[in-house]
Amino acid sequence: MQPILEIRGLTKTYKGGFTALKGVDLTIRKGEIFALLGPNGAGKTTLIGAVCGLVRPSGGTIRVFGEDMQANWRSLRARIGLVPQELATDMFEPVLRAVSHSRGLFGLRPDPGRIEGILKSLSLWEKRDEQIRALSGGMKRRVLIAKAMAHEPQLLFLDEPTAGVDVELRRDMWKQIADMRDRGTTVILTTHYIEEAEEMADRVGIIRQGEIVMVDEKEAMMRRLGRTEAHITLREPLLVVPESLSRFPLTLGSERTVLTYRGGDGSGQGKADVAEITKALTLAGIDYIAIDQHESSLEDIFVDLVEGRVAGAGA
Ligand SMILES: Nc1ncnc2c1ncn2[C@@H]1O[C@H](COP(=O)(O)OP(=O)(O)OP(=O)(O)O)[C@@H](O)[C@H]1O
Repeated sequence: MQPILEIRGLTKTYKGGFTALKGVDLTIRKGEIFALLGPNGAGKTTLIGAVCGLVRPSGGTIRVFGEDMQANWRSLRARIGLVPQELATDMFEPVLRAVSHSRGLFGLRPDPGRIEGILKSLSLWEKRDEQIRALSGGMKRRVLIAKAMAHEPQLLFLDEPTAGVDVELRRDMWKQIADMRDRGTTVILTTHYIEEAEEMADRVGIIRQGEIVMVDEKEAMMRRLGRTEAHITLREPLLVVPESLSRFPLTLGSERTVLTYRGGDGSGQGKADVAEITKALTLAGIDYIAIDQHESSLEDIFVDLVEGRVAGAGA
């Protein structure tokens, strides 16, 4: 698929000498939802800021829509939307005026019909005459999304779009974002809610200490790095793991009544192994009373990657 954004060797060292980005390479495909995951301070906001012209890179290149960002900043920026983490201005403006104003900022003609559509889709139409400061936190975040949608961006950055938003509203916002993608907008979001990436993203990138440690299709990442963990509680303590089970990655707990399996990949091998193990236990006359089995989620994979428990792969 055609790239919409190509970042090569991007570095950023802040004035105090801290290097927040250490040579980031990243290609974003047209029409995808890309989730950038990383712990606090990993460099997500810096990366977004560099693409949106808010942070001056120390080195590297950024090409958006096939053009060099530094050379054509003004014209390219108008085609990029940004939903920042915090609402910085407009607190005293009524919702409708603030959102309409966003179009003007990017040199677009007023389009009241479009603004009405956006506000209705975000359940903000009833609040259109309220000052933004009078809205709840979740509504303020939706105003940020409405402002970014108002100038019809082809590439939209959402920096933690649903932080502090309740679960039900979060689901509504996911739907809005998916709708935008379906209408042709490419979406890059950062999030601390791994569930959000699991639910929405086509591809996931993991950033740690200013470096992209892995980029992959979400499904492929889960297949490749996913694992099965199963705890089998035995009726009687065992002295050792029986010989017939030695080919499986099993450990016996210190109280010797729980056999723990950790293995497989996201492709179902783990489940098959656990089935084999229970069969072998029965054959060996070893009774078990419970099996607690769990497939690793994107969250487990993320934690493993961030804590360096599994090796990453480049972008
Ligand atoms: N203006 C600045 N001056 C100096 N250092 C900065 C500046 N902005 C960010 N940093 C540092 O750069 C690093 C990356 O920050 P950044 O905000 O990009 O991280 P993040 O991944 O977005 O984190 P979070 O998830 O907490 O929002 C942090 O160590 C931060 O302290």
